[in-house]
Amino acid sequence: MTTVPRLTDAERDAALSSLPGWVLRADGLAICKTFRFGDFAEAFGFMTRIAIQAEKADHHPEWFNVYNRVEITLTTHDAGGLSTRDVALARAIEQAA
Ligand SMILES: C[C@H](O)[C@H](O)[C@H]1CNC2=NC(N)=NC(=O)C2=N1
Repeated sequence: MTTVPRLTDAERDAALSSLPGWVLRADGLAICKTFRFGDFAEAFGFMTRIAIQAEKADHHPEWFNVYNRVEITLTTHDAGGLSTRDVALARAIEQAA
């Protein structure tokens, strides 16, 4: 059941143009960005700040962490692609970085 509408291509492109470093995944269904920090503690602190906001919003990132690197993918499972929830979370992540 789809409870969240997917972004149109125009909405997606407009959102991406205002999110530096975020790129569309090859299948067009997600946006991605890799963040690098000074060490693991900084990377994990960043992830912790995001986790609190993600839980409050009930919208969660897919991510992969090695030492100081955090690779993040955002997509809306309930929509089968990108929604305004991914854009909102990407903006919150930028604030947390
Ligand atoms: C039941 C719960 O509200 C849903 O599964 C939420 C949880 N977090 C989620 N996170 C993401 N990224 N996409 C979703 O569709 C989603 N759905």
